[in-house]
Amino acid sequence: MERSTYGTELLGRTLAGETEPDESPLTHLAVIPTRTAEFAPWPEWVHPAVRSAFVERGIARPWTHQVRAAELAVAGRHVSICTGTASGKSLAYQLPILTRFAQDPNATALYLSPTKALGTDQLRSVASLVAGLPEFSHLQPCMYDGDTEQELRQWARLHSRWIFTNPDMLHLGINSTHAKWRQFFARLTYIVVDECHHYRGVFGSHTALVLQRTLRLARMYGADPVVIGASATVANPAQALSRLIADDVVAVTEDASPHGERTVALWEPGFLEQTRGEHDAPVRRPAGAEAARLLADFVIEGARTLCFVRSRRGTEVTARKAQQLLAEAAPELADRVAAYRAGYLADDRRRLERALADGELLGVATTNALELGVDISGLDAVIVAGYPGTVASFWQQAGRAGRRGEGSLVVLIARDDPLDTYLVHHPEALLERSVEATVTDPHNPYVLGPHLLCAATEAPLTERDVTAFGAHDLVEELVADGLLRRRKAGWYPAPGLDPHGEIDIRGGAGGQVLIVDSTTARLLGTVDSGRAKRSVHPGAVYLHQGESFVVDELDLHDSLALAHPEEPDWTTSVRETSDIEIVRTLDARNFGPLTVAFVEVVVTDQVTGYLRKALSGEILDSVPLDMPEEVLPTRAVMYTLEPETLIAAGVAPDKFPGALHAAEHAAIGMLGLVATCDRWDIGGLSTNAHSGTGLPTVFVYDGYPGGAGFAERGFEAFAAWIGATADAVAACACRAGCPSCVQSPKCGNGNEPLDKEMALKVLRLLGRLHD
Ligand SMILES: Nc1ncnc2c1ncn2[C@@H]1O[C@H](COP(=O)(O)OP(=O)(O)OP(=O)(O)O)[C@@H](O)[C@H]1O
Repeated sequence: MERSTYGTELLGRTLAGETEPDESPLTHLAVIPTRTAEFAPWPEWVHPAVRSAFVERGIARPWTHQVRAAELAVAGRHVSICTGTASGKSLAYQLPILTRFAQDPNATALYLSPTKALGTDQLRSVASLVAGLPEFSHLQPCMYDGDTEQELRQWARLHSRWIFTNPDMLHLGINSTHAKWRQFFARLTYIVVDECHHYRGVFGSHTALVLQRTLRLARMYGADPVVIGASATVANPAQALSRLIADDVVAVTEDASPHGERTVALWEPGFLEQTRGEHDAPVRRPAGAEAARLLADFVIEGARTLCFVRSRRGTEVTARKAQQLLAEAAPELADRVAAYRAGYLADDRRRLERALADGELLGVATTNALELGVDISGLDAVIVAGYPGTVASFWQQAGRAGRRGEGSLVVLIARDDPLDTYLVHHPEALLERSVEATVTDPHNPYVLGPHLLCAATEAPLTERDVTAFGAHDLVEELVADGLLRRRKAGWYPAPGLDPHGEIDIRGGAGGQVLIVDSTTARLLGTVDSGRAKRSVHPGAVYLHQGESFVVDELDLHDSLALAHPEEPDWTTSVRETSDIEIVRTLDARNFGPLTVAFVEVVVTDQVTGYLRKALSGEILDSVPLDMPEEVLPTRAVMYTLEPETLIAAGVAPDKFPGALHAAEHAAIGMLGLVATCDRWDIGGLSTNAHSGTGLPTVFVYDGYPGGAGFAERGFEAFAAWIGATADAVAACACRAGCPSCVQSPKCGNGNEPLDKEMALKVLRLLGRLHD
């Protein structure tokens, strides 16, 4: 095949003879043209040893954006580099940092990444760059994360000048024991925050506060580090990093690296002929099965392919299915496909990365564990099985395709879900939309409060600290609760306070539940305790490295789920009841019979049982469960409508429940269009007459204590969000509602009642009234 138009040709071959033209799964095709490189000379200040290390790696000259970012950092400015995937962002931060190390043997630096795989990859690249060079013999770059052994931890603290870590460990293993790190803090020159766009929602807010605590400690020890942020896909990169570090930031966004032609295909699987889902809804071929088929096809064509699948379980299933297809069509290729995901041992991951990089593996089904930065170049095609939730993630995944200067193919396969369906039919909403603003709210008191306690135990809070954290009211509350004490010099922790372990940086409320194989006592994995009732309740199916288990017992008190190996041919989905209480209105807009509000709420949930479903989607039975109630104080976007207006719009009172419920589901599925979240981050509730409003009311709330900023975006962008939701429901080809429009995979009421036609009337009415 022609290398520059490789992507389009590969797609053509795959589609050839596959279906009748009018049944083509292809909904849109876009070609992103080639870009040529722009180079700059090596700046004068770059240490000769650093320059020659790069030149020896084959990097004759830097690209212009690399020099620009590096120069800003050297000049002492915090800088946020936002250029495409594989555009050499690493070199942009390595230049100033390595130069500094070569000049000052005592200088130290910190590298922060959201995933282990990326941290290890970057460490390896730095270590190999400086290996054997006398200028860097003191550097000893070192990983410092949860996997680092005790002896190595102490060694790293004393001898390493460049620590590679993650926000979790920075919080728990460095900030909390800062006195032991005194030398390191005192000489801290640079902090790299890689893949900035990843720090969003509650995780982003926690990371912001962890970083601000780190900067406070560094300043306390006399250092003033420069922060360099990097991301291929973040909206408003200066603001995104600035919110993380609470300081001014300059952005570098002109990308001068070259890339080949990239063909992007949007793909919607057809309906399955024999199968019907809940309430007899039509069912599309699952995105995972479609992805497995394409993966096998691409491998047969000799294309090195990465296939992104949303769930860990999905990666296993997709890889297995592709292997089966290859075993029939091209048996010699069957073992050149594998699965890759977080949760594998580090050695296994390394082996898979190497096998993919050197072509021994041709196809890999992966979770987003391979989305971030791991330098796997030389891929011909990327399959994205299910919209990954944000435009930013989509481009991260798409960006993995493309050997330097050569053509590549990206296929997005829509899942049976409103947002996916909408995007493959409205390509402009994906391909021409700028990436989402990262929503973080470091002022959320549920997040900020515990960090203030940590900061106070690290070093008493001064008036200036409290102002910097924007936390005067909260500090008073913590004093009133007896957690902080006011002294002349500032705020001190109450004696015995040990707050670090209480914080879960990843946003889960209250730690992890361990999942154990009861037949062998082997630890299979963990799940956030907040999600345990839904994902590892008795009877739930749990997949681990290709093996399937069924949960027998969930002990919430001891945070333990016991499971046994079993390969059932059904899946489960929970049923639950919910109630919502409005605590206070934060903001509201009135449009006559419609009121849209942003409110503080308390949601009370109870899992009452689960449905067992055959793999075809057919429901087998419903099993009751006895689970404790769960209470979530959070924030919601809410709307109320006058009943008369609904009736005048053609929605009869007996249709209210189905109309509102279906409108709520569709809107939840579409919130990801305006906020960086997916439907698993949010919840919803609709009611004919809510006790707090007395009116037909729909709530969409953040699934995190104190909120995560998603509902607030829904409130701000209400018209765009609801307009797109109405379009998505109207465009769906099904008759009475399906998972692509108004059904929800996480509905606690088994998707009952739902009325698609009436939901559309409600959504259109909202649009008209809001204008
Ligand atoms: N100026 C340059 N000239 C040629 N090749 C370069 C140059 N700078 C970097 N590279 C190469 O480009 C590849 C990608 O670089 P790197 O991994 O730093 O990109 P990145 O922008 O950090 O990627 P990601 O978005 O995946 O994090 C590497 O193999 C690197 O060696």
